[in-house]
Amino acid sequence: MTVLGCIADDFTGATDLAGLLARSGVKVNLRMGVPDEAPSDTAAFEVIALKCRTSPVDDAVAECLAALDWLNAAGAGRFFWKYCSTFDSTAEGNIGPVAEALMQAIGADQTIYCPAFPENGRAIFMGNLFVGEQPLAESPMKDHPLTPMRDSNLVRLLEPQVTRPVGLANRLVVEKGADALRDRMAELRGQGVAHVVVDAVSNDDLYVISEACRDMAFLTGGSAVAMALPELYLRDGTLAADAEKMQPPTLAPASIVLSGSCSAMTRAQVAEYLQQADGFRLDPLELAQHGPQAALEWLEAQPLDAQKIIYATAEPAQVKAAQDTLGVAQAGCVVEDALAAIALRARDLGARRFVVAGGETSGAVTKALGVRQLTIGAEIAPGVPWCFAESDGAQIAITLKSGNFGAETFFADALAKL
Ligand SMILES: Nc1ncnc2c1ncn2[C@@H]1O[C@H](COP(=O)(O)OP(=O)(O)O)[C@@H](O)[C@H]1O
Ligand SMILES: O=C(O)[C@@H](O)C(=O)COP(=O)(O)O
Repeated sequence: MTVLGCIADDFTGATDLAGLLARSGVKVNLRMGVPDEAPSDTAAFEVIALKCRTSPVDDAVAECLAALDWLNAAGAGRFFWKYCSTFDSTAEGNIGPVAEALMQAIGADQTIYCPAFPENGRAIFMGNLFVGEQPLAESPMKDHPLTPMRDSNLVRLLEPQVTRPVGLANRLVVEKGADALRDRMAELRGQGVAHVVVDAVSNDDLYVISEACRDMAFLTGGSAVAMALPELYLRDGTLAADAEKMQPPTLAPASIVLSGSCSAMTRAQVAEYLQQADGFRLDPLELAQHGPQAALEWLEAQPLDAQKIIYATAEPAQVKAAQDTLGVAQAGCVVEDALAAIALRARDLGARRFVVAGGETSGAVTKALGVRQLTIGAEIAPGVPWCFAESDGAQIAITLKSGNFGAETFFADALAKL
C-alpha cells in the first residue's frame, strides 16, 4: 500500500527526492511521467516525475492532477509536491498554482512550503532563501536561463502565484519544536492562511517540521523536508522496512556525459571533466540552423570506451546572446532536442552509462531513451543517485544531476562509483 504519493516538477528533482527517501531503506518507485497503466507492484513511496516546471500553468496543473489521480488509485493517503530547492518558478507559477489545484482536489485547507536542503547549502531564515551564504537573488540563480530568481523572499515569491493568503512560520517557532510549529500552523489557519512558508536551516529543523506535519494530507517542498518521513512512518508502524536490497545490473563500460545545465556548478564540472575527457560543445544558433548532425558525427567517430562529454553549458552572457536571437523557449528547445537525439544515438552505439546534467535536459534525455521507470541505486552526491532502467530492451545506468548539485569532480566521481 502506498503511504506517500509524490509528484516532482522535473526529473532531476524526482531522482533527488527518491534518493533521499530511499536512504531509509524503504522501497521507492520512481515513474517517469504518469503511467499509462493502472497501478500495480506499488511501493510505500511512489514518485511520479513530470517535466512541468516551466510548462504553461494550465498544462502543469492538468498533468499534476492526472498524477494525483494515479497516486490516489495506488492507494496513497498523503501527498507531496516536490519543487526545486531554489524555488525555481516564474511570477505565474508553477509552484503555487499546482499546489492550490492539488489542495483543492485532495481537500486540504493548508500546506507548507519548505525548499530548504541544508546538505546542499539551501537554508530558509525569516522567509528568505539562501544558497550557501548568498540570498537566492544574489546567487547564480539570478541568471538561470528559464527561471531567473530575482527575489529571495519566499512569501513574496509565492503570493502572486496563489489566490489564498500566504504566511510564515519562522525559525524561532521551529526551534521550539513540533508542538510550537503545530500551534503556529493552527494560529495561521485561524487567520485564513492556506500557504505557510516554514524556515529551516538544518536537518534538525527539517526533522521538527516532518514531525509536526507528518499527518497533513498534503505537503510541499524540496526533497530534504520529506527525508525524515520514512523513518517517522517506520517508527510508528505505518510501514515496514523492505528487507530486499537492489542488486545493480552488470553493464557494458561505454559512457557518455551530456550537459544542458548552465548553472555555476555545472560550468565548473564541465571544465573539470574536459581536462580528462574529449568534448563537443553545442551552440544553440548552429543547432537552430543545422540540427545536431555535426555532434552525432563527432560521437560516431569516438572510440566506444573513450571518456566523452557533449555539452551546451555556457556562461550567462553566451546564454543571453542565444536567447536574444532565438527566444528563451526556442534556445532551450533546440539544445534539449539535440541532447535527446545524441543520447539515443549513444545508446544505439553501445553506451550504457549516462551522466546527464540539468533538470529540463534530463527530462528530454530520459523521454528520448523511452525510460518509464527508474530503480534507485547508490548516491553519488547528496540528492544525486545512480538509477537503473531499461531503454529499448537494454539495461542502462543513468544519473540525473540537478544543475547546482555535486562536487567539481562530479562526472568522474559518478562514473567511478558504478
Ligand atoms: N548555451 C545555451 N544557450 C541557451 N540555452 C541553453 C544553453 N545551454 C542550455 N540551455 C538551456 O537551458 C536550460 C537549462 O535548464 P536545465 O537543463 O534544467 O538545467 P539546470 O538544472 O541547471 O536548471 C535548458 O532548457 C537548456 O536546453
Ligand atoms: O531541489 C533541487 O534543487 C533539485 O532536486 C532540483 O529540482 C534541481 O533542478 P535543476 O537544477 O533544474 O536540475
